[in-house]
Amino acid sequence: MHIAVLPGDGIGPEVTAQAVKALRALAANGPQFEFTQALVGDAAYDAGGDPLPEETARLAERADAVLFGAAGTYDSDLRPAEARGGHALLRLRKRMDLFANYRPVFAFPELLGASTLKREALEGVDLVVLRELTGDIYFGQPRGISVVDGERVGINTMRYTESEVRRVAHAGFRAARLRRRKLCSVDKANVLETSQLWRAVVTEVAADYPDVELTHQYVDAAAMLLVRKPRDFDVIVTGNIFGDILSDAAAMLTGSIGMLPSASLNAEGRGLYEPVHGSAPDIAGKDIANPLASILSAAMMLRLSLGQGGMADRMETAVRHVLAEGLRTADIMEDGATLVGTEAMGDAVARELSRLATA
Ligand SMILES: NC(=O)c1ccc[n+]([C@@H]2O[C@H](COP(=O)([O-])OP(=O)(O)OC[C@H]3O[C@@H](n4cnc5c(N)ncnc54)[C@H](O)[C@@H]3O)[C@@H](O)[C@H]2O)c1
Ligand SMILES: CC(C)[C@H](C(=O)O)[C@@H](O)C(=O)O
Ligand SMILES: [Mg+2]
Repeated sequence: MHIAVLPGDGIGPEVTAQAVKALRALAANGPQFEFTQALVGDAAYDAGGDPLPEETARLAERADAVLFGAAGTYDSDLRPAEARGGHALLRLRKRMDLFANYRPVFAFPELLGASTLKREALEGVDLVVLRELTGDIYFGQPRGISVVDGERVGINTMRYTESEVRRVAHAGFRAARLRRRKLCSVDKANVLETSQLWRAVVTEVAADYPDVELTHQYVDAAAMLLVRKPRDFDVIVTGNIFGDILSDAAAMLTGSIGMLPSASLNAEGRGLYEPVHGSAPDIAGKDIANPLASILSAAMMLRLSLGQGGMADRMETAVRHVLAEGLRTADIMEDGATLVGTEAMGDAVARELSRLATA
């Protein structure tokens, strides 16, 4: 099984190395993985002037799955999109047509005390944000910064086609069928035409899934409800920009953005797996980043792209055992726990995987 490893920038290489370590620990007792690493993001831009070199894109397309770290560091200047690290990720998603981005939000019982929210509200939280990933204001034309009437104007275009909405709606209903059969579609149909179309198409698709309960929420209310009654959600299907924002907010139900994995799939089931967080330049190079989002993304990769559900289960069990032992990176630290760094957390998961294999 050939895995393309694109560590990228900031903490990307630090956390990805721990996921690769965990995969290697698993492979000691099972099928072998072949890893090929390539540059992406600012690292690639600095090396060769393109944040997504053709060689990297081809490797990603050829591999059985892609393990991605993070791309981009603080983009505070007005560099054009083509020169921005984060844009490499958008190009890769578009090129591979990775339209369905699953972001599971699972509150590990071991971590309920690490959240800033009340334990009672979080117990049993288990939802998925399904974010459409190749349309919306991220890709709509026209876009750019130009001078109009003597002042600069920034323009982006929110755009969705019926077929784009339809395919992600089907993915949402199918995901709900495998879970608690509840789908909440999130839009801003009181204001936006893209959302009016979104709501109409999702409602049409619902006719094929009479066994799934469909509800609709406006995105502002959904943000509030995610914090107030997170247990009410099962699968949330939403557009690219709303999903980006809601999933970072939902991350805090788990204790930290450092806990949230993701899978981005195309119609053929090919996938890119990455933590939801970014390159975190503020903590890069300090061995303090939480690698569990990356490790849990590798578990999703095993299950969804590599046909290794058993290995995925073991990886997730190893994470739970390590948390139950009381090991914590700084972002999920709580009283009485043992503070460990990025490397040590990765070592602990790998050690636990070796133990589970021989138990
Ligand atoms: N998928 C990606 O490649 C991706 C995702 C998000 C942001 N980015 C890029 O990353 C850069 C930084 O963005 P940002 O600061 O808004 O978001 P970020 O997710 O990188 O960081 C936000 C905050 O969360 C913390 N954090 C993030 N991951 C963590 C982890 N694993 N462990 C502990 N703490 C963690 C950071 O220290 C920071 O305080 C930007 O260039 C952005 O475009 C890339
Ligand atoms: C880096 C950025 C382009 C990206 C996005 O907005 O999609 C990130 O925030 C994410 O959530 O994957
Ligand atoms: Mg984001």
